[in-house]
Parts: sequence; structure tokens; C-alpha cells
Amino acid sequence: MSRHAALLTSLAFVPLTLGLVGVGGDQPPLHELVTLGLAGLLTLAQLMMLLGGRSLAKGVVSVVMLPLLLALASYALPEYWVTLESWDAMSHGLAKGMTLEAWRPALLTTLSLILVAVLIVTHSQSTLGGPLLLIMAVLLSAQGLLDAAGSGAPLLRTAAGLWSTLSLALLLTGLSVAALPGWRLHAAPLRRALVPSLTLVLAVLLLWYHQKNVTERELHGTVAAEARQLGQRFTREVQDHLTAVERFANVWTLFDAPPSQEEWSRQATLYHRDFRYLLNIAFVDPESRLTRVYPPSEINLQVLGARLFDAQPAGREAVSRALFEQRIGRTDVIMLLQGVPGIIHYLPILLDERRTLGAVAMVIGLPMLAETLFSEVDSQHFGLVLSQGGQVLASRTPDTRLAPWQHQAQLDVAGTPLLLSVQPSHARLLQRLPRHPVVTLITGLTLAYLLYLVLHGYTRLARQHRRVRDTNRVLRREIRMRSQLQEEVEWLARHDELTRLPNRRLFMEALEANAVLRPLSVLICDVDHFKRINDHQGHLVGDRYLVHLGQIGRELIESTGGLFARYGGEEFVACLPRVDAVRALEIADTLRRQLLDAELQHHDGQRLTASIGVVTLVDGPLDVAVIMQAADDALYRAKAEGRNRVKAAPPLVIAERA
Ligand SMILES: Nc1nc2c(ncn2[C@@H]2O[C@H](COP(=O)(O)OP(=O)(O)OP(=O)(O)O)[C@@H](O)[C@H]2O)c(=O)[nH]1
Repeated sequence: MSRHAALLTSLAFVPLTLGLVGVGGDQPPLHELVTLGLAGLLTLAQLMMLLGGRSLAKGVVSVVMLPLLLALASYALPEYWVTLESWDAMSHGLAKGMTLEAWRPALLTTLSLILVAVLIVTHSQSTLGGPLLLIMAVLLSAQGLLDAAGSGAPLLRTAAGLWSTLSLALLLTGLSVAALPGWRLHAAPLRRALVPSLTLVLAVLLLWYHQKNVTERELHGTVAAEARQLGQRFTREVQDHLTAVERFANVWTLFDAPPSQEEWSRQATLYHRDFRYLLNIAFVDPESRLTRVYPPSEINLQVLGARLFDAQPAGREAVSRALFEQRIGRTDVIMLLQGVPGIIHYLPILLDERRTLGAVAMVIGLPMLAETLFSEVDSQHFGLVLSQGGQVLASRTPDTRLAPWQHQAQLDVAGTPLLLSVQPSHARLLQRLPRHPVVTLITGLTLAYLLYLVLHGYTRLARQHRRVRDTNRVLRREIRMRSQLQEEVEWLARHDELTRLPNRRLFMEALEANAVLRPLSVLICDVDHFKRINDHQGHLVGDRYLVHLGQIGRELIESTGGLFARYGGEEFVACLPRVDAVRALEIADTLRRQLLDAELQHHDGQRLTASIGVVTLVDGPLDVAVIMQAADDALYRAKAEGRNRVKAAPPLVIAERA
């Protein structure tokens, strides 16, 4: 399996090489080369891992992680923490003139490469989240490609190029082939952990995609609104200026003679100072001759004295309107006498209802107008185009990369419609682009990973716990069996198995236990001619008779507070503490009679009988041998005297030993 994995992994070098040499297009941009380089190093690290060079592989992965983590931080950290300019400045440290955008791998590719790096150093172990990391890497690469194919020109680069993605896909295939046998071993806990965490991953991807689109749309709207506001503000400004110049024209109605150059300059200077885009403010006499200009600059003085009807046919209609129709006349964008394009406003100076003193010409120079307009916008970060009907009148292009968005603003320059196109720089838009979609993505994926680890760990622990519990159950059963056996062995050591009565040993212990109690009586009971039972009716009947006798004896003796035991063979004994000789004799006789009444018969119909010897220790220390011998003697006498009787030994007083 690892040979197949190594083969598949090495195949990743094919697209890597094709990408690096730029097959199928121009030389790839730097960020694509960086991505290919990082993917190549990771491929190398994975091959080293497969061939046993683990520490070397880990070293390579650490090297790769550094730029990847920096790139990820640049995507996620807010602008007010680290500005894009700071990132660019750091990039300048690597190579002169290099910006962050130039080398930074695409967002989703960066994440995929980080996941691949983790997969390599953790050997894709399922306990460390291998399967989830792998599927996340695949989903991120696929999502990146979909994103790149879908929305045309996204602001934030999310996907790497074709070759990088292909090599990443082959590397991921190699990784999964290498890890598959290990994963199969843990299929059950793996499935339980994988399903919920994968669901979370998918939800996070959807949320990220939605947030990304919303933030980009919002930013687009904001910039478009700013461009519109700029246009409106400028239009208003020009309108205000026009109104001011109308007032200026009205001033001259108070005079009944054309203004002197001195008067003209004095009055016009105030207006011209405020309206920087005015090329000049001129006085046109009723003959359409320019007789006064302000400011008296060289190009303005050159046109002094020119008769507009002749010199400027494009503006003839506008000037006639002011001079002869006593209405404001305005030109379209025309070529001015000063040699630059511009717009002229003619404002009549009325003497009475039919006569005019002349007209005020308010000459707007287009280059100056564009300059004034453009000066209101940051020249570093905006491309600007001033146009009319598709014809570019003025433009300014900064030397930074411009964003794919262009915003239009309509301008009304004193009645002349112009179009201002504003195109912000890519960097400026990225500065303003909110980071929360990326933060959502990173946080969500991390949470999904943690969820996997928790669920996987929990499932494994639960399984181990179950195993331990089963083993415990078996052990407990074993212990129970052994202790039952032990109890049985202990019971057997002190009891007779056939009659279930205490045996000789327990009887002796009972005697010892009652050693100080006086009087202490002992009976010994022997079945008469028991051998015949065995011989004629078989051992089983003999056994049954013994059991029966045991029951009779036990009930009787235990009711008197004594202990009835099987002494051996067909012999039974009783220990009767605090029972004197008379009472002992009574008890023994009761036992004899009860046996007789039990109607246990010999083969010939005779009843089963027993002979009993009784002894009572009245005083002195307990001497078991002496007592038993005395009881045995009494029994012997009972047998000798014809059986089925009770015989008592004389009351026993054992002398204290010196
Ligand atoms: N069925 C059975 N027989 C037993 C058991 N223990 C001892 N015996 C028999 O008990 C008989 C005892 O016989 P003996 O000691 O000769 O005494 P007896 O026949 O009872 O005659 P006396 O005691 O002299 O009246 C023997 O045949 C033993 O085999 C037992 O547990 N079961």
C-alpha cells in the first residue's frame, strides 16, 4: 500500500513541474509560483515520511508552515491590528517592491496546504483527525475552484491555479492511500466522529461563503455610494459657484459703462480664488469681443481682444444668447481659445429690458476641473476617468493594481453632464474588507476538528470501557464461583455430605467451645445391625435410613440447645451443654423411641433400632478422650445388654491436673 501511496504522491511532481515552467499560459505570477513551491515541498516531505526519513520530513514541513501561517494571519487579523501596509512592508523585506498580494497563496489553498502539512506530520492518524483533515482539505480545494469559476473577479483570491490544485489533489490521494489501512481498523469510532464533524464543516463553508459574498457586496455598495456622493458634492459646488458668478454679473448692472481692467480684476479676484477650476472670468462686450480677463495670465492675455463670433464658432450660440436674448448661455465641452478643452458660461449684464452692457464669461478649463475633482480623491488608491458620451476627457491612473470594480458618478458641471468613473485600488479595498468571514471559516474548521477529536476519543474510551466492564463481569462471576466452592469446601470440612449434619470435627469444636459449661452431657448413638440393611436392602436404603435418623436426631437435639453430629459410619453423637445426667438420659431415650417410631424396617419387618451411650461431665476440666471413652463404654453396654436401649455412664468428675 505504501508503494502505491509513494507512486501517487510522486505523480504530484508532474503538474508541479508543468506549473513552474508555465505550460499552457504565460509565466505564472509569483503567488502561484509560491503555492507550487510550497505544494512541492509538502510532496517531498510526504515521500520522506513514506520512505522513513521522518525527522527530515518534519523539518521540511516546519519550513513550509512558516509562510503558510503568516499568510493565514494576514487573512484573519483585523486591519486595526496589523495593517495591510505593515504586511506589505514585511514583504518588502523579502524582496524590494514585493507586496503581500504578490506572494500570498490564495485563502482556501493556504488552509488546504496547512491541513496537508498537519496530515503529513501526524501520519494521517485517525485518532488525530486524519480523515476529517483530509476531507476538509479536499472540500476547501474544491470550494476554491468553484469560487474561482463562479463569480468572475472576486476581491479576495480564494483558489490557486490549475497546476497547484492538480498537484494538491494528487498529494491528497497519496496521503489517503497511505492512511486507508489504518483507518479501516477504526471504522466504527471513525464514522461516529466523522459524520457530525463533517456536517459542521459543511455548515461552516456555507456560512463563510454567504458572509464573504455579503461583505463584498456591502463594500461594493459603500464604495459606489462614496463615488455618487463625490459626484453630487462636486455638482453642488459647481452650482454654488455658478450662482455666485450670477451675483458677480449682477454687480455690473449697476454700472452703465463697461468695467475697467482694474475694476474687473478687483471684483473677479475673489471668485477666481475660490473656484480653482475657472480658467478665467472675462468680460465680453456686445460685439462679442473679449475686453477684460482675469487672471491676466499669459495665455489669458493672448485671447484679449478676440471677437468670439469669429474666433470661437462652437460657442457662438451661447454667447449670442447672453448678448442678444438676455439669457444665460452655455457651451458644451469645446476647444477653448487657450488651447485646452473647457466649458463656457455666458451671463448677461443687463442695462435695461432690451439692452445689455455685455456678458460675463465664466470659463471652466477641463484639465483644471479634472485636477480639482481628482484632488478630492486619494491619488494613491483610486483610478479616475472623466468622460462625456464615451469620450475620455481626463483620467488618472495610480501605479497600484486596481480592483475589478468600477463605480460611476454622474456630474452636472453647470448644466453639462459628465461621467466620473472611480476605480479603487485592490489594496485599498482589501484594507476595508471585513475579516469576520475568514475568522468564521478558521474558527469553524477548528471547532469541527476539536469536535472530531472529542467524539473519536469518547467513542474509543466508551469501547475500552465496555471491554473492561465485560472483563470485570467475567472476573466477578469467576470470583463468585470460587468463593462458592470455597464455602462448600469449608462446609464439607465440618459437615457430613450425606446427612448434612455437622461431622466429627465440628462436634469436637462444639465440645471445646462449651468446655467450661457444667454439666456437659454427650450421647453416642449407634444403629443396631445396620450392616444387614446394606446387605439385604442395599446401600441406598441404608443411606436413606441414615439421613432419616439424622433428621430426627437434629430436630430433637437442637431443640434442647445441643449439637447433633455424625461421628462416622452409622454412629451419631450429641453434645448437650448445661444438660445434667437425668435430662440427658431422657433425651437419649426420646431419640431411641423416635427412631423406633420412624418405622424404618429391616428386610424381615423388624424395626430399626439404635443403642445409645450417655455420659455427663459434672465437674472438672474437659478431657474429650475421657468423655468419649466413657460414652463409648456406655454404648458398648447398651449393645451388650441386647441393643435398642440407652445406657448411662456414671456421672463423670475429672480431676484437675496438677
Ligand atoms: N449404606 C451405608 N452404610 C454404611 C455407611 N457407613 C457405614 N456403613 C455400614 O454400616 C455397617 C456397620 O456395621 P457394623 O459395624 O458391623 O455394625 P452393625 O451391623 O450395625 O452391627 P452392630 O453395630 O453390632 O449392631 C457396615 O456394613 C458399613 O458398611 C454409609 O454411609 N452408608
